[in-house]
Amino acid sequence: MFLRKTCQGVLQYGKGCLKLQTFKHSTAVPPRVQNSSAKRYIGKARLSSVTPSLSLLSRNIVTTSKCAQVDAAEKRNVTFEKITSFSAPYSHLKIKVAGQSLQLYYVWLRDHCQCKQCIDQKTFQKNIVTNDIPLDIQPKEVNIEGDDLVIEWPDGHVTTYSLNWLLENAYPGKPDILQVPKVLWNAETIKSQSPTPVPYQEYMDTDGGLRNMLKDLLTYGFGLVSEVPANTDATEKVARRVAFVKETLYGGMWYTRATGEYKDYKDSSFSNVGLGSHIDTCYFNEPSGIQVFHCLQEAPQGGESVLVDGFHVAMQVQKQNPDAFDYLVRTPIPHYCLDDQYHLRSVDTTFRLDPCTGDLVQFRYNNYDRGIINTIPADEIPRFYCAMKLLSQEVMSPDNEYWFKLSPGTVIFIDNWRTMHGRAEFAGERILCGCYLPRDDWLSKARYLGLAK
Ligand SMILES: C[N+](C)(C)CCCC[C@H](N)C(=O)O
Ligand SMILES: O=C(O)CCC(=O)C(=O)O
Repeated sequence: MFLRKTCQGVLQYGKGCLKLQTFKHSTAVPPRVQNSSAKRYIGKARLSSVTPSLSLLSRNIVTTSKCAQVDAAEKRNVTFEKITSFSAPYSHLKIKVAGQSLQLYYVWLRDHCQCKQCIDQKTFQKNIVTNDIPLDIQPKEVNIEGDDLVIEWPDGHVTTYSLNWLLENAYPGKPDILQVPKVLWNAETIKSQSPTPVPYQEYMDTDGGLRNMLKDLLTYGFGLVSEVPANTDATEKVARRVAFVKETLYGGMWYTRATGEYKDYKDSSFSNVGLGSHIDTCYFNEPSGIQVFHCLQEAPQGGESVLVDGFHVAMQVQKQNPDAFDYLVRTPIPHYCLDDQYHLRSVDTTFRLDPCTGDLVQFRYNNYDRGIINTIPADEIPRFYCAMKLLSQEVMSPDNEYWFKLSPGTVIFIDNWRTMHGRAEFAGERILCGCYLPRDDWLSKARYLGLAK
């Protein structure tokens, strides 16, 4: 049971407006005693004795004389409420800023002091040892000063939190915030709204150019750079502008072609057959973040490329059959790759959701590289094939396929956690060069350029 509202005051949010002083525990309940009794009562419905808590009900609210001087323009209502819980050794205060209620636990507040002692100013790493903070830590004093919440801790350490910082950080469910909303697409919509190729020089020489390409990548799941010299070096430079090249069994920079030394990889991509839409490297525990392609030499016949928005497909599946979608969110599927001296394997779900927000963050689909379905109970087999059929129908539907021809000069970046790619069969020589980029690093670049937080 929580004994709440030990004190409550309504503050006008303005400079030095109102000062709330925390109550010092009465002699009846020293904090340690309170802590240990709290521990004893965890799991019980209520406290056996309310006597100690009654003495804690008396709190002082100290208003400063500046309260009357609140500038009308600065007025934002801040409701301030201090709560002490006796059923667990955690206490918190409640604050209402700009219409939003924040429940701020003291242990969290102490742990999140951003001052230059608590956060190393060179490395931005935490200096504070969280384990040193008593779970029942209580501030000596709490004030709202202008746009800041100022807390003095028992050891004299003072923390100043800006209310904006608290608004941004002190509530749960914050995902990796993309400043750029995703636009999901199908064959029809991608024609009217699609990435704008960024010219090579602008892309190489300006942050704005790089930013525009990354913005398209975040929005549509692919981005383009045009006017790139049709060679591997220029392609690598273009790729490295985003992130370092990920070395895999295929090397760093690679070629996809049906002839020559490269055909030795034991994979259908190193041939001239058509390839249905798929996500690459599903057999890695962390599939490659981006696939970069630059067609250095077009096939005399065929070899067109296709893209399918995996997130759009996911939404279609969810709309048609929410159970099938949920099943694919929680059903582990193996993928593998066998090559000379290689046996790669990973088991993971088709759709992966953000653990905070439940938003879709990753799609895996590669029927070529799928392993033996021995990861689910026998009686789920019909369900699995049913869900897979629904999904595959969407993946293969012409309504979702965006066909185009890659030609020398245009580099395409494909978000391999979202967008599937494939190609038509071709005849004659065709040379595709490219590489993989790691997801952490391309998202890091996007954050650095202000596209995500
Ligand atoms: C791109 N590159 C030609 C180097 C490799 C292609 C790998 C193809 C494989 N089946 C997969 O989907 O992962
Ligand atoms: O050749 C192409 O256009 C695509 C090849 C492919 O799908 C791959 O390398 O994964």
